[in-house]
Amino acid sequence: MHIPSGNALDNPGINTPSTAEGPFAYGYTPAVARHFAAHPNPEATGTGRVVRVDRTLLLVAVADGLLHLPYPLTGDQPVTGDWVWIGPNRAGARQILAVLPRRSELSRKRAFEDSSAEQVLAANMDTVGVVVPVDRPLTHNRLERTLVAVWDSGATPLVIITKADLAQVADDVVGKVILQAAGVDVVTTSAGNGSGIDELMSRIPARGTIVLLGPSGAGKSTLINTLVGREVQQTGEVRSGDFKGKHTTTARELVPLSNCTVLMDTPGVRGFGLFDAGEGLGGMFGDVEELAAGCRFADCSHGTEPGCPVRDAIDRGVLEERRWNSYLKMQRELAALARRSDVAAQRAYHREWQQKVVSAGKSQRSAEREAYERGSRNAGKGRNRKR
Ligand SMILES: Nc1nc2c(ncn2[C@@H]2O[C@H](COP(=O)(O)OP(=O)(O)OP(=O)(O)O)[C@@H](O)[C@H]2O)c(=O)[nH]1
Ligand SMILES: [Zn+2]
Repeated sequence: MHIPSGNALDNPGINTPSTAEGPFAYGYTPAVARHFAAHPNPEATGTGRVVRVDRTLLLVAVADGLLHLPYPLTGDQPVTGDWVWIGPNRAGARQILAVLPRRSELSRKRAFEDSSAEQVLAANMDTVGVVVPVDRPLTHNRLERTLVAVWDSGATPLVIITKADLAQVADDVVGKVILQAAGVDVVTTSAGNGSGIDELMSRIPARGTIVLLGPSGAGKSTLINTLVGREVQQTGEVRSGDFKGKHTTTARELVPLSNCTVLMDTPGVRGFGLFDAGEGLGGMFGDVEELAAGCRFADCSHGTEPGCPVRDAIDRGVLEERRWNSYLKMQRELAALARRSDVAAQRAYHREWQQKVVSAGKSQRSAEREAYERGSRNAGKGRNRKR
């Protein structure tokens, strides 16, 4: 696939050192090239990726290195991870002409403010590492909610357990996380003894971009330092200029790692809130939706209605009460968000909502089905009901 001629990347020379700092070090793939080709810009002379967002300037990786460029005067404002068309301004200096449509987007919708406007924090990440430390009790809803939001962002979640060297608690937490992650890959790591780091690297798709999310103290910075430190050790390379500050995480930025993946270091992303998780909700709770679809009454409250499959599953212990409650809670929050959004957003939301069963996570449903069948067998043996 070719990018339109006249672009700096027409003759990329992947193996030449001069492009090592260009987009190729920052996740440029044939798929990205196709994406550029699908959104041509007649004035463009090159392409780039936004590596860092400062207050007045953007740091952009272009074919011949890293450039500081001003924000575009019109159109979408770029965020870290954006792919952009570059072309000359009237004075002949390079400028950002356009931002490519994003394949994924990490955004914060401020649920408790009047506005339901989104603040986009980062774009075009492939994997979102949801960091769960073993050294504190699991807050169930947080993991589920975060996974829902990640699915909805367009990226693939990967649960990263940290501090696994704290052995006295690790096994317990790991088991619980795997259960709650419901089909999402889980990798167990320790920056302390280095275990799991290679496996983590291998879970990121080739030339993929990964970002880490997690509560304060979860071990994100330590993990990032391990990943980045390993890169520096392996290549023995000391970067200069714009990379001076890469260990002090003061700005969101992209850091190329040794295996051609890209780490999106986003210290600004802290309490990752709940976003428009319509589709994501289906992904995480498809089994619940499926059960509810079998209710005899369309407006079933899943309380005392006769033969309610949801209630039945809860009673059999097939559907955890806690999980059911977090599903209800999430539904309420989404409904509240949707009310605040404009009409177009509401329509989109309802469309997604209708599709949710279709898009539900299969592995989770089959696991649930298995448990359900087990439960049925056990119920036949006179197992006590909770309710
Ligand atoms: N035992 C052990 N401790 C760890 C490990 N990784 C991180 N820690 C410790 O956990 C604490 C928090 O780690 P950070 O990396 O600062 O956590 P963070 O997620 O970046 O925290 P914020 O910057 O507040 O968001 C530090 O005291 C680390 O030394 C690990 O693999 N094993
Ligand atoms: Zn019901």
